[in-house]
Amino acid sequence: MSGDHSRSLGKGSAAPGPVPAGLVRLYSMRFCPYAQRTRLVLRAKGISHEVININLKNKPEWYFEKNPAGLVPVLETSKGQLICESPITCEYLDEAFPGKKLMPSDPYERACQRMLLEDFSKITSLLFKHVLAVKDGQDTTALKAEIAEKFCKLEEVLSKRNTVFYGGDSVSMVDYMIWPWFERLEAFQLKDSLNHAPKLQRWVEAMKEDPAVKATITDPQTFKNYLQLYLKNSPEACDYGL
Ligand SMILES: N[C@@H](CCC(=O)N[C@@H](CSCC(=O)c1ccc([N+](=O)[O-])cc1)C(=O)NCC(=O)O)C(=O)O
Repeated sequence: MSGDHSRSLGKGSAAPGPVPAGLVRLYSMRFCPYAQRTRLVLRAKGISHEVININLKNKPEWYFEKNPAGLVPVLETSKGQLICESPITCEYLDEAFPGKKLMPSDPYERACQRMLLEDFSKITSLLFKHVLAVKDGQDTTALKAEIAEKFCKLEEVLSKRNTVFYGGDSVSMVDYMIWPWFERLEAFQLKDSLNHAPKLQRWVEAMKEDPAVKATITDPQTFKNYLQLYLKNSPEACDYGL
């Protein structure tokens, strides 16, 4: 029943038992960009884990004991510890598990990653606003211009650093934190907004070569089909394609 591509648990399902020793459990949803952050870090660090997908349009009663806000992602450890909020789950994994550190060791570099992520959270709301505007058949010209301008700011960060990735010449935490939204640009009908950001385009191509990105990528058509169901509040959305 567990796995990245397992069917989601909904209302009336039995609560899963304790997390087996040696594993960490992720409560997720196959198409959630926030949960994808955690899945990217689990993969990148090679952490033994299980995934339980939650039907976000028909949530199990027991899920509110894992997270009173009812959101994914949530991590659960074999000690029964619960961790929510995607950047916090990712930093927890980076600190609690051995292997490649995804956060830089230099305090200023860590601060830079967190500042970029804070800025990026304003972009994610614009992207969702665009999704809703397209659904409602509104004119999105101004919103598109605003998004393209934000991407130009992200382009400048790469220009100033003169590196392929946001933390240097290899993938680090902040790249994984922002990637899920770039993967969805085509499904969001926003691919053109990268037209004036060649370094950001190069970053997208470089990210597509990363093994953790390859392992968690969803093709645009599948995501579009999911999104249509999600926007209709369909209880089938989370299990689309299974
Ligand atoms: N700060 C939190 C936010 C987590 C969050 O909001 N999760 C959504 C799941 S994501 C919903 C989703 O599938 C979606 C689809 C499309 C787009 N988009 O078009 O941009 C964005 C998200 C959720 O659980 N939601 C459950 C609920 O709201 O009850 C964190 O960082 O962990």
